[in-house]
Amino acid sequence: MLVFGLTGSIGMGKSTAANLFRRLGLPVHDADAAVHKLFRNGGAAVAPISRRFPEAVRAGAVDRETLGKLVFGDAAALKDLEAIVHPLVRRDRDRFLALQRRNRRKAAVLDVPLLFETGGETVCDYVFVVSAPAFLQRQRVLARPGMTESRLSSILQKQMPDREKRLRADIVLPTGLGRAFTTRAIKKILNRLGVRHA
Ligand SMILES: CC(C)(COP(=O)(O)OP(=O)(O)OC[C@H]1O[C@@H](n2cnc3c(N)ncnc32)[C@H](O)[C@@H]1O)[C@@H](O)C(=O)NCCC(=O)NCCS
Ligand SMILES: Nc1ncnc2c1ncn2[C@@H]1O[C@H](COP(=O)(O)OP(=O)(O)OP(=O)(O)O)[C@@H](O)[C@H]1O
Repeated sequence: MLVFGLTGSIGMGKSTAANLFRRLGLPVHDADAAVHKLFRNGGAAVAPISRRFPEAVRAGAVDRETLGKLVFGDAAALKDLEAIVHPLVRRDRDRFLALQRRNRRKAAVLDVPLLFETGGETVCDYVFVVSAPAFLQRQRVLARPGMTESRLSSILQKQMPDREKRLRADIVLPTGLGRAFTTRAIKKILNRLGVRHA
């Protein structure tokens, strides 16, 4: 089975590309959704987080806003949080991959915002990086409710630059030329790799 990694900076079109892969019939694992599940009532991250960050757990679930305030701006605290969350996300991902292998899938997609930062590319055969010109990225992100110039620049400062992601990519997926173009680019690669799709 081929494992595809899918990543990209904020607003570059990662979620859109993940949906295009889904529409083509490929199974997609969403790392962000996995974290949300881990933080919910009964989620596997709740107990270890309540030990390290007691004030961030309320009514049996992790309060993301409180946790964010505790870890963003405190490198040691963020490291502690990652040491709790990342192994649990990897476990969820590995279960997903095992299931797809059992189902004799030819390919599966891992949608991971921090793919390079967490070393996730090592389990991927090919890494796709979604990318668009910086002005489009800005336009897209600033159109979101509650987003400001200063929030955007602080997020961009924390992320690996788009240029570096593109340098590490096996395949750069353009998302600035319309959805139809991105779909065509994905289909072309899948066809070359012999992965049948819808
Ligand atoms: C601290 C948390 C609870 C804040 O949640 P919240 O919903 O308020 O913000 P959100 O998750 O949307 O993140 C806000 C911004 O910070 C960035 N960010 C999130 N985690 C990290 C991290 N570990 N390192 C660098 N940037 C990060 C995101 O990419 C995003 O741009 C959450 O981000 C978290 O649990 N992070 C640690 C786990 C992690 O590494 N997740 C990334 C996917 S595996
Ligand atoms: N392939 C594409 N073609 C045309 N427009 C696109 C494409 N991908 C994304 N967009 C536009 O960019 C916006 C942001 O895309 P999306 O939500 O997929 O980004 P993202 O990378 O998942 O963002 P984040 O990392 O912030 O969650 C979308 O609302 C859409 O309007």
